[in-house]
Amino acid sequence: MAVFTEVSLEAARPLFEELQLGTLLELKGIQGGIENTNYFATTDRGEYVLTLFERLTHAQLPFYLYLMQHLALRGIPVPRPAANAEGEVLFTLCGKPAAVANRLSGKSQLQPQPPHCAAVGTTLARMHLAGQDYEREQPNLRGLPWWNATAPEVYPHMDDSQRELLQSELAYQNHIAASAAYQALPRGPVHADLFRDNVMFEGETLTGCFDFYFAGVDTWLFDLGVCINDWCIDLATGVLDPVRTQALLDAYQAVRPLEAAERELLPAMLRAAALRFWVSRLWDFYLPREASMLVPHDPTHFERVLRERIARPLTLHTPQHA
Ligand SMILES: Nc1ncnc2c1ncn2[C@@H]1O[C@H](COP(=O)(O)OP(=O)(O)OP(=O)(O)O)[C@@H](O)[C@H]1O
Ligand SMILES: N[C@@H](CCO)C(=O)O
Repeated sequence: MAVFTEVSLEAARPLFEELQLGTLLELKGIQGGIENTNYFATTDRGEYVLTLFERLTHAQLPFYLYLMQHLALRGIPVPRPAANAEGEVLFTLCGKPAAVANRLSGKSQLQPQPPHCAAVGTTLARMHLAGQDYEREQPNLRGLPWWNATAPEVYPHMDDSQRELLQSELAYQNHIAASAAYQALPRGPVHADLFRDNVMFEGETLTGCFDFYFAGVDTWLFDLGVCINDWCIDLATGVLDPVRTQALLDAYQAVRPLEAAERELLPAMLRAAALRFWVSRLWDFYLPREASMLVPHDPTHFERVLRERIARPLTLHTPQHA
């Protein structure tokens, strides 16, 4: 279910008028997602998505919404929040922060093949470059400081071998973060959660990336690690599929070749990306927020992925054009 707040046509109509999107004809609740209330909205002008934010506040949302607008204006396939005459993209509906964006076509590809991974690599690199001149600042709120703060909360729920793994990986990542090579990594606004269920395809054509609500400023390499760890693995074992991995990396590098420091640190960032989701899933699983609507994902998946990345670090092939 993904309609936590019921919205009537009458309540939503003035917003669509203010946004000059035409007369609202239909609202249909979207049965997916666990964070927000989403509706497909049909007007006499087109198809849109109305989102009521159930977790994020008015103060937190501009970074995400204006980032989507910034990327869309630069040709990246992301939903573009509709603006009113004053350029505002964030509104209040039924007492909740709300926004309207264009509806992306296509559907998620949950069993990606090499061409899908290549499309993700291309779009990710284009997104990184397009975000370079985005002016709003917000760190990745699920980055190293959050892992350090959250780990002690989940230690009591873990067995000895899991706790040892988490402790030693955090020590490793703190050591990496302090290194000159890490400090030299290029960075900017990153999606930070571009999993299979956050991308739309029509056949092998990528039609859109959405769910920017974990975006923040971090290294581009971390974002690449997040994508590889989801798009290029065997989900049952966490093992990297070499063909899909190469397809994603080659396509990324055809747009933006990795720098020497990035090539050196990719194995470490694949570990960081696995750690990030292991910690957040442990936290969601063992310390559910009060009245949370969140159905926790399986934390052991990312424990497996992390152990696998440590046991078999990725070795990069020299790209043809390097
Ligand atoms: N702009 C869009 N165009 C087409 N479909 C969309 C769009 N935005 C959201 N959707 C659909 O709505 C569903 C839920 O959206 P989303 O994933 O953002 O939900 P959420 O509850 O905000 O987040 P989460 O994925 O973390 O649960 C998506 O799976 C997708 O099918
Ligand atoms: N992609 C995250 C969920 C938050 O969007 C996960 O798989 O843990």
